[in-house]
Amino acid sequence: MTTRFFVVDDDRHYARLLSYRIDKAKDHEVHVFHSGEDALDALDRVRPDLVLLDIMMPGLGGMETLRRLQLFEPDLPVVMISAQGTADVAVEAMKGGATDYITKGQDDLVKLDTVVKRLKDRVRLAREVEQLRAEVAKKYGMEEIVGDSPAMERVYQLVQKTLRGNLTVAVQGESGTGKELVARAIHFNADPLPGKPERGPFVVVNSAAIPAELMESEFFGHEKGSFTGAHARHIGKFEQADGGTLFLDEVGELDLGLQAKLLRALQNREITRVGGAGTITFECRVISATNKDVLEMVRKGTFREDLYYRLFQFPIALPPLRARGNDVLLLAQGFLEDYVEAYPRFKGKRLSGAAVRAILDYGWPGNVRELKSTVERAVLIADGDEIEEEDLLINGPNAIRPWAERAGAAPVAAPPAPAAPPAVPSPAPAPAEPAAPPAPSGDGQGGPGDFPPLAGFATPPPAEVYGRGGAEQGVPQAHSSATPQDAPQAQPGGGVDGIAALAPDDLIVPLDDLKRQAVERAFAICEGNVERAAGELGIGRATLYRLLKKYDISTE
Ligand SMILES: Nc1ncnc2c1ncn2[C@@H]1O[C@H](COP(=O)(O)OP(=O)(O)OP(=O)(O)O)[C@@H](O)[C@H]1O
Repeated sequence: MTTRFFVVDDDRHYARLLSYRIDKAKDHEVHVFHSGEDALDALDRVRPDLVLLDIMMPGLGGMETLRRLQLFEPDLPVVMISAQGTADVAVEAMKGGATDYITKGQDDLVKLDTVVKRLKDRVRLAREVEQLRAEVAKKYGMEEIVGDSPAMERVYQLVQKTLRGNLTVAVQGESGTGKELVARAIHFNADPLPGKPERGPFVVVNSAAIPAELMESEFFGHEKGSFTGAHARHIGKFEQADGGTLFLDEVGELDLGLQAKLLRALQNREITRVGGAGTITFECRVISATNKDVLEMVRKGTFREDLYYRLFQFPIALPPLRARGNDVLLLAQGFLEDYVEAYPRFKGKRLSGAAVRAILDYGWPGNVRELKSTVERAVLIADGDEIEEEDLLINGPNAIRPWAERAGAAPVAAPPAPAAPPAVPSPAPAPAEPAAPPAPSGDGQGGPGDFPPLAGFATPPPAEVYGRGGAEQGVPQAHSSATPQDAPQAQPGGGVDGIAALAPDDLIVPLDDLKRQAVERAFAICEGNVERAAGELGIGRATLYRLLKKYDISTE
C-alpha cells in the first residue's frame, strides 16, 4: 500500500531534508511544495494520505492552508511543522484540527519517524473502512435487487424518485418480498443529507421484536436512572441514525401511545430521551415497512390517521413474487450461483428442466425468502449435478409447507375437489374468516395471506395464489395434488402436523391454538434460534417475534 505525502515548506532545504527521510521507505510517495497555494492547487491532481505543513510561510500561511485542507477532507492527517520558539502556535494549530506537530531541530527526524509510523496505521485503517463501506454499498445497492419484470421496474422507478428528496418512505409488501432490501437500497443510493459531510448509518428498529414497555427507550433513548434497570445512559435509534436512515420495520405493530410520540418526533425533528429534560434534534431519512393494511387499521382506530399520512408520504408497494413473472427464475438462478460461490464444493449444480417448471408453477407464499431457502436446501439435497423437482421439496408428499398449511389452516391445505378430501379433519375455512382472501398463509398476523391489495397490484384470483397452472384451469393448483397420503401424520410427541391430525373428526381446532402450538414447538425444536424457527415455519423473523409476543412465549 503506497502512502502519499505532501511536504509543504517554503524553506527548501528543510523540505528536502524531510522528503529524503520519508522517501527512504519503498512504499512512500512524496510531493514537495513550497507554498500553501501550490499544495492546495495540487489537490485536483493527487490526493495525499498525510500532509507535513510548515506553519510560518509567506502567502496563505500554514494555519489558513490547514483550514482549507480540512474543508477539502476533514479527516486528512496534517502534521504541523513549527520553528523553534513557535511551539505555542503549533499547539494552537492542533486545537484547530491538526493531528500532531514537529518542532524543527529538536530530534525532529526521530519524531517524524514515530509520527509517520503511527499515522500510516491510521491511514491504512481508514482505507480499509472506506473499502468495506464501498463493498457494503455495493451489496445493498440497486444491483442487489434481482428482477426485471414490469412490476419490479415500477418499483425501481419509484425508488429512484425517492432519492430526489427526503420524504418519509413506506414500503408495503408481503413477508419476504424484500422490503428491507429496498430500504437499504434507498439508503445506500441516497446522497448525504443536506449539511452532513457523509452518509450516516442504516439503523433498524423492529416494532414487533421489542416489548412495548421498552419501545420508547429504544426509539428515543433514556438517561441513567430514569427507570428501574436504566443503569446507564442509552442512545436511542433516532440519535443513532443521525445523518443516515432509520428503518422502522413492522410499523403496524406500534401501540397507540407510542404512535403519538413517534408522530411528534417526526413532525418536530426532535426527541427527548426518557427521563431527560432537554430536546435533541436529529436529521435522518425515515423509511417504514409493513405487511399490514395500515389504512384498514386507521379505519378501525388502531393506527393514528395523522401518523399514517406522515409515514406514507411516499408509499412503495412491493409485488408478491407470484406477480413477478419470470423474475422467479432469475432469482432462483442467482441464489444458486451465490450459494455455489460461497460453497465451491457444489460447483456444477444446476436446475433440471422439471425443477425450472416447478419453480415457475409454484405460488411462493413465503415469497423471495422462501425461494432462497428452497434453492439452497435443494443444492444440499440433490445427489447429482442436476437439481430435480423432488429436491425442491415444494410439491408432493415431502413438501415443506408453511406450518399453517401443514396444519390444515384454511384455505391453504384444503384441496377443493371432494375426491381429494382435506389433508386434515378441519372441514372448512374457519367461519370467522369466510371472506378471507385466498392467500397462502392467512394467519391474521400480517403474514402473506393477510396482505391487502396494494395499489397497482391486483389481488390475484384464488387459483393464482397457489399456482399459475391452476389459474389457467380455474382451480387451486400447486397443493391440490395433495392426496390422502399427503395428509400430515400424527407424530408421537404431537407436532405441528400432529396437532391437527390428532383432533377428532368433528372437533374444529381454533386456529389460534394451532398457531400457538406450532410456534412453541418450532421455537423449542430450533432451540430458540429465531432465524431457523421462522424459516421452518415459513414466516418472517419479525412475524415470529410478533407471535412470540402475542402468545407470551418466553424467549429465555
Ligand atoms: N428482489 C430481490 N432480489 C434478491 N434478493 C431478494 C429480493 N427480494 C428479497 N430478497 C432476499 O429475500 C430475503 C428476504 O428479504 P427481506 O428481509 O428484505 O424481506 P422483507 O419483506 O423485509 O421480509 P419481512 O416482512 O419478513 O421482514 C433476503 O434474504 C433478501 O436478500
